Amino acid sequence: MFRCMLVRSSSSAKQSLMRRNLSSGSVPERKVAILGAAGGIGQPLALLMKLNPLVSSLSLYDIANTPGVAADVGHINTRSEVVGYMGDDNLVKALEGADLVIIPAGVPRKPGMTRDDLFNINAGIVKNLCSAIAKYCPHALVNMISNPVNSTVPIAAEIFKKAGMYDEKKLFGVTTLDVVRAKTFYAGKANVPVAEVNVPVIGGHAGVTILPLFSQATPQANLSGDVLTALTKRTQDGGTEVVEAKAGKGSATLSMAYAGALFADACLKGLNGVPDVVECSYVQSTITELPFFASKVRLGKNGVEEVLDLGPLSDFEKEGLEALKPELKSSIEKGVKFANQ
Ligand SMILES: NC(=O)C1=CN([C@@H]2O[C@H](COP(=O)(O)OP(=O)(O)OC[C@H]3O[C@@H](n4cnc5c(N)ncnc54)[C@H](O)[C@@H]3O)[C@@H](O)[C@H]2O)C=CC1
Ligand SMILES: O=C([O-])CC(=O)C(=O)O
Repeated sequence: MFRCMLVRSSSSAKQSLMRRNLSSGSVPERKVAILGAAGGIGQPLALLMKLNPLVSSLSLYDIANTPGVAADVGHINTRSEVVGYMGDDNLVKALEGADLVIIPAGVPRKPGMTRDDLFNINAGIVKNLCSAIAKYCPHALVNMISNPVNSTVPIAAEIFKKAGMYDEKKLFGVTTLDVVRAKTFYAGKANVPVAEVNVPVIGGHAGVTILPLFSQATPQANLSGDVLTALTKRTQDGGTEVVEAKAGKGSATLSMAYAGALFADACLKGLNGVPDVVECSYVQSTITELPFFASKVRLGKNGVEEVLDLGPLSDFEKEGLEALKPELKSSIEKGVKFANQ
């Protein structure tokens, strides 16, 4: 049994309201909840969200160790009030009033495992957390990080449908790390400043289902077919590269926290009405025959405003697109089946 644990970074609600009003001007109040906040991703993600001026309330939930993380992050002199919650009984408080829920809860890979090998443990964790979201903050945007994303997003959708509150515009699989990697690897080969690089990544978030579209990369560089093939493979295997380098001590956490913070920031900007916020994400989609697919998405006040077309693909990318469909389809079906059994 977990004891109720709650750590507040301020002594009184009145003081914190005054501080927020003073520091934030007319920026809307936004509560962001991180579920799995004491983990390898959760902690640096909590730090990065504490640095985000769009956040007024940061709610950190985990089954263990959240009081320490909340006390630590809460001392940082930025806008948001930080509260740490631990244990099932406190999930309601962690979620109530949330505008955005980020989920990095669950086990990471070890060398030799695929993301799908995490399904047996993580599917149940995601199912329980999404049932709570359906009850306590049904209008929140949900950013799903827990793997296997190709299945956990369909699980979340099914749980939300059963609860009668599913809004496909509000559910996102976070694939930003694939984009971050594609940009980094491409900039290295194209010898262009990485800050100027853009590369869409489509499909899903596991192995060959990750398909970077280097033919649409900007700035364009005249890279050979062999180099593009190698860049594609490195992007697809980026997660495994980190898992192997960490040699049993987990998977990507720091780069994922960065990517998760970027995507959350884009979601908050969309909610706040900033125009033309476009990021790649794994969402409910009709742009292929698959019900969930990652592509460029325009974010708005209600979440997904528009799922953008794939645009022109090279022959190599067209082949990659066809090749990824069977695996992605079966991962989606596995998630749907699990949620409905
Ligand atoms: N979408 C993506 O691009 C990426 C996804 N991931 C995935 O993110 C997940 C988390 O990875 P790490 O942070 O490295 O793992 P971790 O093991 O360091 O942290 C996971 C945290 O989740 C917590 N947790 C477990 N059950 C929970 C529950 N029911 N409610 C709340 N919290 C719970 C644990 O106590 C732990 O603190 C993994 O599934 C991993 O595969 C990792 C990297 C990239
Ligand atoms: O590879 C893993 O298991 C974690 C992950 O999703 C990534 O780093 O892209």
